[in-house]
Amino acid sequence: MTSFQSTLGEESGIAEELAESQRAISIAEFFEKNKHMLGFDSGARGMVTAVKEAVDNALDATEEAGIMPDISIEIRESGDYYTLVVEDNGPGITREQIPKVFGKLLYGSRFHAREQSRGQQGIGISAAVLYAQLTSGKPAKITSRTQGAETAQYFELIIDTDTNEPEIQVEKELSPAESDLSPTHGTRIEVEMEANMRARQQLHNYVKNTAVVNPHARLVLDEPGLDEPRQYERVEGASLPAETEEIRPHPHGVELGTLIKMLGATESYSVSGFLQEEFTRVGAKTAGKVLDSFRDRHFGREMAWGAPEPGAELETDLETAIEDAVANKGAAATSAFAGRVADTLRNRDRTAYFELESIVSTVADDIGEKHGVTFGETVQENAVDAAWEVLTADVTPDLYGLVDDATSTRKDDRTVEGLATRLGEKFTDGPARHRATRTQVREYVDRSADVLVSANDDITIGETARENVAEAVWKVMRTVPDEVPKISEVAESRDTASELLEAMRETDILAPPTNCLSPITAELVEAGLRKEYDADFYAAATRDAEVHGGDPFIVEAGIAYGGELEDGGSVDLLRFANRVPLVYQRGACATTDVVKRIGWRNYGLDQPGGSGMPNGPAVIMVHVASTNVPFTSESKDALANIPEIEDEIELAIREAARDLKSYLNKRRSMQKRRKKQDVLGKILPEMADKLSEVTGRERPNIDGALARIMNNVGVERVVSDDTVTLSVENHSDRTEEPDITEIVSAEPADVPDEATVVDLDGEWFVKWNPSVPAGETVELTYTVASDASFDINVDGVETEKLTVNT
Ligand SMILES: Nc1ncnc2c1ncn2[C@@H]1O[C@H](COP(=O)(O)OP(=O)(O)OP(=O)(O)O)[C@@H](O)[C@H]1O
Repeated sequence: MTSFQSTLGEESGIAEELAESQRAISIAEFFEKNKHMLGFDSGARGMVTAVKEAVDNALDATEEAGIMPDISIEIRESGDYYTLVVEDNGPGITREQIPKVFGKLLYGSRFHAREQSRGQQGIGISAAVLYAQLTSGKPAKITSRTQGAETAQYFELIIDTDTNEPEIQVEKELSPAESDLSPTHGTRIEVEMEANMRARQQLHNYVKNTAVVNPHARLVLDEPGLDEPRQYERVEGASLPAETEEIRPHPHGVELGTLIKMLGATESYSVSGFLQEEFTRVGAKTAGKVLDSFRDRHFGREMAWGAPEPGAELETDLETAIEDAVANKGAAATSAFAGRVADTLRNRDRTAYFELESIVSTVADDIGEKHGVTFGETVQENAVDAAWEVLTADVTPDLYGLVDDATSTRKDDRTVEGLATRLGEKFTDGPARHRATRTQVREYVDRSADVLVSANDDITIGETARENVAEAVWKVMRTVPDEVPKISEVAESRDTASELLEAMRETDILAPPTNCLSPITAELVEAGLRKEYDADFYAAATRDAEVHGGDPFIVEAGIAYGGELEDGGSVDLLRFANRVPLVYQRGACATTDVVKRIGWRNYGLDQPGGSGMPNGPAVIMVHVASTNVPFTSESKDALANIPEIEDEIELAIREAARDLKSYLNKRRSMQKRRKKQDVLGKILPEMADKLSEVTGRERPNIDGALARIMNNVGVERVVSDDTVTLSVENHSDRTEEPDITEIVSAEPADVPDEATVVDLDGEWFVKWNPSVPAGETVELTYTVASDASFDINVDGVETEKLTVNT
């Protein structure tokens, strides 16, 4: 490595020497050196990433074209290398696009689209091609046939890392018979790479979990060592995920650089038009609100003052001041004019300078017409100035009211008065028309307060009081009607663009539409878990859409518990982003952080130390769907720690966990009950025997005792000759409605109407669904041949709460 240290500082020209070795680096060159960033850190991982990139693309392409995906993944050993072939039945790729899609990094169709898709950056599959060529030296082989085309296009290509351009080695048009592509349309990619199958488990997890969240897809995986390919069948009746729509950016999401770029590129002439054209959720009304907020920032607001009441102690009253300012219009017209302006001002709560101008102009037209005179521009200006002088002659009482309301009751008169007086001076000594921005108002308050505090040892005015006063004053100030700058002016000034951006962010705007997203839905999350995990309990939750940085997102969570799930370690966490399973970097993922910080003991799961991954036979799944999933890196393995998204992940998990908690609570109480029943079942007969032995009396009948002690529902059958009596005793504290089915070997007779009888191949099913209030007994009586045999089935009451004596 060249060292410049010895000469640094001694000679000039180092920069020139350095310049000789400075040059642009192509993106392909960069990733050649930083393969790990794209998920190609090792042979084992490289294979999983390549499969993931190809399958994600195949799923995106088929779904976009409305085709039910049929995807095959084949991994073969080829000498020292492995060959990966992924084939889909998608729409295919045109001849012109194939070289760019596979032979150029950062080329794709989704980077600029605000729509949920698996692919985002336009880097995935070309990175796989790059990895393959770097490790095996072999080109990628691509065959693609578009829908309706007679022939398939075949390419062998590599990426020229100096230029990041495709280098085509073979290009052919193949007839269907010549091509390896099985479906009538779709894409087949074959790459040979240095790899190993150590990450087989991760590969299987990826394919299996892809099947969980894409029940509409059929996947086939063939790899060395398998007797036959693994099939992941499409779920019967599953349909394609709801079609998503591309949306424009949301005003809350853009950054300054992007806004300036958009301002430069827009065809709109006005800021209002620009907002409505380029952003989602902005109509004329919302644009108006943004513009007002922009005006407040760009021009400041004008302070509005209340008019003094007639009789107030003033040097000149309003009428006189206005009359004095008007010359040569005749006494009647002048007095009518001054009177109307003064009345109008007194009828208003407050008036700002621009409002006064407009009032004077309207009154001038009106009175002028009535009296046949013209109140010209100069007269109007003079009248405005005269009236303004009266309005602002003593602003202290006005501000006193505002300051008093905005500060706590503990502030004494002296403080309020002192602050109001000084604040008033800031306005009256400040810019004409009493214009100020929000920041300036706060400065006025601060300066006034500082002076007051430094002159009076006993006065303090804290941060909150200052902010409250500033806000109270700002609230009564008026947004000015000035024309906002044109687009070109905003685009040219970074400060003005920044004011517009702030206005956009501060205005309440409807959240972006969510038809650009396609959540899996709670129902399918649960169905997917049921399909792949044999558990006792399942729960799922889908949250409403939220927004982060202008991109809408939806979080879903699911939990499976018990059954065949492995116990004895921490729970399994399945992470998904836009329906893609995340395989690596679990520890660096926001979902993991959220799961770890939830107090799982509250939900019935064991959690050593009260934090960290919970233990137990459970699977927790989290799916984040967004138009822009914030990954920690280009390899798309882990979600970044974005507070808004973490909050939603937590809420979704907690929603599902609440169901788990009630399930586990119930299970625990049932277990306790069962234990108690087992003990009672054993000791009751023993006690009865002992009692009869000690007393010498007959053994007491303990048939209904267990049900009574346990507050159970007891079902008993008593047969006397040909009469059968089924009785249901309800010892619980609520009405029970058991479904009782008697299975009798002979035809029953005299069956009351409340029961039904079905004959099935010589067996009679007597069905009865009594409603038994708490503490009561209900009986069903029928007759049957005395040698008949019986069997009984009771549903609708948990086994632990049921005692059957038949
Ligand atoms: N099997 C396929 N069928 C049809 N089009 C495809 C297929 N594979 C890739 N493409 C097209 O090629 C583009 C580039 O794919 P690539 O994997 O490089 O990036 P991506 O999927 O857009 O984003 P990411 O880098 O996040 O994976 C895609 O955006 C898509 O338009």
